[in-house]
Amino acid sequence: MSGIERSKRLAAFAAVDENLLAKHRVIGIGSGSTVPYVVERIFSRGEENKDRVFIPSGFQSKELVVSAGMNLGDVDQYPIIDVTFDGADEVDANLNCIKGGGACHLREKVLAEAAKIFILVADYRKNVEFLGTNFSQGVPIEVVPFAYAKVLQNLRGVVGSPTASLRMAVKKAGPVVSDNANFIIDAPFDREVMKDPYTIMAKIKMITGVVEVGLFCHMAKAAYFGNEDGTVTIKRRGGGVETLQPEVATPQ
Ligand SMILES: O=C(CO)[C@H](O)[C@H](O)COP(=O)(O)O
Repeated sequence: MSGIERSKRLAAFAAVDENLLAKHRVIGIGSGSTVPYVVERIFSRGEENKDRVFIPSGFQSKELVVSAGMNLGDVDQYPIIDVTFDGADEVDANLNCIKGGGACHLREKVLAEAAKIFILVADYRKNVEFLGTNFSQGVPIEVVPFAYAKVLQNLRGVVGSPTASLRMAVKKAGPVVSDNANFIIDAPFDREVMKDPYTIMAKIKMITGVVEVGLFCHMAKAAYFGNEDGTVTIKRRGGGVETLQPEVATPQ
């Protein structure tokens, strides 16, 4: 297992250990490459899971839940979630984050908003002071296909992202299509703009045709970052930061 994978796994294990309580029944599962470790740790709770239902944020996390043999549910059955675990593309000092690198941020935000507790898990590269530091491809924006060209024009001309672009698929001709059959625009903004993510999020959200913006502001209770040295840094709502040496067996 590579150092990065080890860091992701450390973060996920520590986050589950601290935040998944025996009384929790409805669990939101986000998307990305860190979330499988969340599911791995939850799965290890065994019998405790038989009274739980897991709400996935998309195709990938649904497959994770199904292949672990855990109970699958949907947010329309369970609009109140006890705790949601999810990855992030970057998390700032105030626990605001960029999400949507995997084009899942609409459903992820629904699961985050439905949750009493929203927890982020990531490797050390995602732990930044200001958003956009390492994740420079821009803010992911899910848009209705009919409106994409107009939204691009609004972003480039009015909102201040001259290089905003439609995300293109890699092993398919044409654009990335989300689990909701929408397109994704990536919109980079200046560093100063990204220092106030709530303001730019609200501006983008007002554009007609935008379905959801991959900026999650004031939502997370805590973010767990696995570090290269085997420790986990925890940033908590309110500004607390601590580093712990987890007692979980560190995978090699
Ligand atoms: O927002 C997401 C998908 O839309 C992911 O949570 C985000 O991209 C982080 O993924 P990873 O854990 O692979 O770094």
